[in-house]
Amino acid sequence: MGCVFGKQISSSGPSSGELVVGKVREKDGERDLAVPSGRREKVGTVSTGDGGGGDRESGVAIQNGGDQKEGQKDGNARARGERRRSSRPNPRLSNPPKNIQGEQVAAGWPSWLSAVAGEAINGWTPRRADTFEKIDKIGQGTYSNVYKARDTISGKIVALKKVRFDNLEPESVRFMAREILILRRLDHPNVVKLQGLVTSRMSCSLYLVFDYMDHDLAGLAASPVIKFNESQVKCFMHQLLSGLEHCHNRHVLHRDIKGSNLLIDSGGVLKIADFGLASFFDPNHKQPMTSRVVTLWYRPPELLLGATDYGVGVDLWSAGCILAELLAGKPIMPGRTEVEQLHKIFKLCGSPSDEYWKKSKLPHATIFKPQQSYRRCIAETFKDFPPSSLPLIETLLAIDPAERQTATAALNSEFFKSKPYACDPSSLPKYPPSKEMDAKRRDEEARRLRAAGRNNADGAKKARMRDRTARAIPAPEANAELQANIDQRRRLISHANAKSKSEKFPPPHQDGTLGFTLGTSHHIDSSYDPPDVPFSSMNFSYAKEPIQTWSGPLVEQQPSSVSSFRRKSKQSKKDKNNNSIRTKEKEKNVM
Ligand SMILES: Nc1ncnc2c1ncn2[C@@H]1O[C@H](COP(=O)(O)OP(=O)(O)OP(=O)(O)O)[C@@H](O)[C@H]1O
Repeated sequence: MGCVFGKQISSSGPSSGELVVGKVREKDGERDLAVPSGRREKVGTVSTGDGGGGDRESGVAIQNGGDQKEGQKDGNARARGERRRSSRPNPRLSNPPKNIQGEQVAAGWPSWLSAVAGEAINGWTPRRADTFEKIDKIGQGTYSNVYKARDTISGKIVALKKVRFDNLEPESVRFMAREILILRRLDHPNVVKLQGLVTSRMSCSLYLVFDYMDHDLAGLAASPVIKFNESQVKCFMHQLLSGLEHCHNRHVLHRDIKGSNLLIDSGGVLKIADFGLASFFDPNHKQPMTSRVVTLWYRPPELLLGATDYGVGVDLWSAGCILAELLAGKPIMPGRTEVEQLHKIFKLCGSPSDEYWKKSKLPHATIFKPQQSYRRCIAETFKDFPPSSLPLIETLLAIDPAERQTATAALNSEFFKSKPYACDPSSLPKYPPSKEMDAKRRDEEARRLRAAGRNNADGAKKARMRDRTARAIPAPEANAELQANIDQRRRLISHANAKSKSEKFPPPHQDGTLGFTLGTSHHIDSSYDPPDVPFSSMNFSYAKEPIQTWSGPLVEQQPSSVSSFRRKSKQSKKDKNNNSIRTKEKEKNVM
């Protein structure tokens, strides 16, 4: 995939205005011959294990400045970290001075990346794309395609998350920079580790290199043949909460905890992935953040009500939804719209007290405050759950975020101290590779077969009826079906367009062209039809439905009042047109 350079990269940062080479078309990942060989020689020679993303074996990430090394964390990097913490980091302000940019470009980084995301790549050298062999496309995200690939240097199987910046929009690059910065800050067995970055000086795309993970929790949970027992649920939850505890201790909010973002390797180790919506936060120095985060089914009430001042409670709410989901065998609050989501929350968790409404001063409180009040009924609804799980679910699904406590408190809860204990990850069954995408494929295939069956049956009948019905007026049933189809198509289109995120990146692309060895590439249909749950449905059979995706809806509707609220905000026109929830956060300092 080539790209055309020829525009000036505008940047609000100090190093804006750098001109890139005019009208050069180049294959993605093409080798950049201008990178000094001295830098290249460092490939694979520097040890890490440091949060800096280096990998001794694969040599994927190269420390040339060493600023992220464990031993130096108390030095420069820590100092930078402190600065970041004292005023929440803003990738816009993270550009290094011009001379550092020069060094970064000489080290092989494209100038558009260095200009906008200098801090994110600081101390690293890019890995060349032609040292990976693409094996298969394994995932498609909102703004990326993910490939299984072989590192031809180490022989390791890795996941390459390709982010494409079609117009090299600084805004998109900055958001990616934030994801990289956050990933570099984290270093925990239950958090996915950024092993390195692949790009070249002339490339307009970037690959993030991760260890390859066979499963995601959504895919496993949706498998018709897998049913988790209590100790397995504890095992997954313990790992999730441990990863979250680490993120929160490092002042990172994930803001999109859901099954498909919880990857599981062949040894049963769960890792929190996809930090595309994550943000640094400073509990002592609060700054407004966007409320347009977290996939709808896992979104806490305060965000639905427009909170911009929030904390770890948002991730804990999502974790509570996952816990109940694992025990129930299906998502517990599958809302289709924000209004419906909030209604489901109030029906299960009770509507907030008057005191809460007064205290919270949430922007959408007047719009969403229910006419009638609902009683909290978690214990009744989940009466078949293991008794020790209920207090934890009650805590995590507290309407008031302050009552959700912390990941550490959850890890110390009775749930993990009572028998049966969490099993060891290595003792989990060896599942066949399973991702949410596989569940979606199964779902699509089943739907296709059902449709084909219907068409065959209809075919003969239609032929007989053709003459007679040529002038017939459709029966009410036919009209209803037509309307249902139109609605269905609308939903599918919305799914394809809408994102479950509140920040915008370039759209996913069908990408069969890489600048390095190509393997098979599958077309992935990103459209997804959410389960059609009646508005009032809140009964749990706990019976696993054969086809169930667990990552929440990709469609979003706004109540008109909320839409107008958003119109007043400074979101980009493009996002509004897309009805994208992953909207750019253009409000200054609202990240
Ligand atoms: N390390 C990995 N190993 C295996 N598969 C992975 C890995 N990382 C991501 N994937 C797969 O690719 C999918 C998309 O990745 P990711 O969620 O990071 O991208 P995204 O563009 O942020 O997606 P989304 O819009 O869904 O948040 C994941 O759901 C997962 O199935």
